Amino acid sequence: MDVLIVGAGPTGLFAAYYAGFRGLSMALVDSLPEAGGQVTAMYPEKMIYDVGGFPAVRGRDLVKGLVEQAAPWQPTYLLGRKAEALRETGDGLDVLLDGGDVVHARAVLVTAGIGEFTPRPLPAGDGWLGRGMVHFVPSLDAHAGQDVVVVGGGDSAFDWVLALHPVAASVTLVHRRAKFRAAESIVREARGLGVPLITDAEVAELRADASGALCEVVVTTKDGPQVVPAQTVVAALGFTADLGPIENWGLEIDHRAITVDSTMATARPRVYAAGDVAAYPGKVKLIATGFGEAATAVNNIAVALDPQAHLFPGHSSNVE
Ligand SMILES: Cc1cc2nc3c(=O)[nH]c(=O)nc-3n(C[C@H](O)[C@H](O)[C@H](O)COP(=O)(O)OP(=O)(O)OC[C@H]3O[C@@H](n4cnc5c(N)ncnc54)[C@H](O)[C@@H]3O)c2cc1C
Repeated sequence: MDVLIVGAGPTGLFAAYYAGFRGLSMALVDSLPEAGGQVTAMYPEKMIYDVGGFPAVRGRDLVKGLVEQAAPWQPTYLLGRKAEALRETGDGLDVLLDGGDVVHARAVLVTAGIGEFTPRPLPAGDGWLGRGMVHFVPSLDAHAGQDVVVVGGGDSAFDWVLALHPVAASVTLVHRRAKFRAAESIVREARGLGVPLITDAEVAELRADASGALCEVVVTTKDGPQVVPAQTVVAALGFTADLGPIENWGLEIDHRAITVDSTMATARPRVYAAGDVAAYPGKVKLIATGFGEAATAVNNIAVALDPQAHLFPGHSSNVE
């Protein structure tokens, strides 16, 4: 394989398109089970207003478009896999994944954003992940007609509440404090829809029916325990992000980002970085910036792998 892209956020996804456009084979590895990086993890239902060509685009739709744009080049997705270590070989690099697999590539593009995301756990949900409890809602339709309990008080929790409200039979929000971190406007919108907001409360237990499927949630409140029907619990308690193993890859790290030059090259041969994880003077961490950096990185990788190749890719509008 020509390029291994570490991180399937917006930058990595666009880099996959660009690698294909340059005739390079590619794979993307991401520790999350879904592509889309911060957009998918933190704000899939929010509208984004500063991506060129889209006056307004929902986060989820932007990611869908990026996946579709890369699809003709048939990228290999290694989702739910973490890139642990990097070592040079005679003809490129080996990236070691958790679980022991090794991926060999002629070049590596690190698009790891603010690092690997780990959802903050819901203690009562221990053992329920994938059995009714989720951290993401990749398909709203999957919850049509269900009773859903969303746990959390931030923007993402309320985004899920508002997105699920039209499709679910019921949506209830449980938050352990009286005050919400979420923007006042979305809290007001949820109240306006009559969504029960149970505050000063904790999810104490998830309960299964006779078939073993999640059927209800026990919530402890100041007034005593309350049982809420639920076939799905969305644990939206936020994420921790950590550059983790990448900090030990022998790259130059500056404030939890990787120093690059104007070609997006790092301190190690054939290792490039782009997007939020790439650092240089004047850097602005935005999706639009990541797209431009992905194009710069991949075009420079194309030349690094084939010195006869042109740096300028030609115009995509000239390609059939
Ligand atoms: C609430 C919120 C709202 C935002 N709104 C906007 C906006 O309106 N406009 C805008 O331009 N930007 C916005 N941003 C910023 C924008 O989301 C980021 O700039 C963008 O996501 C960066 O993309 P990226 O692909 O570089 O990194 P990320 O989106 O962070 O993706 C990096 C991916 O790398 C993966 N990864 C990291 N380390 C490893 C590893 N070792 N192994 C495997 N996988 C790994 C992570 O799991 C992640 O999926 C917002 C951010 C937040 C949090």
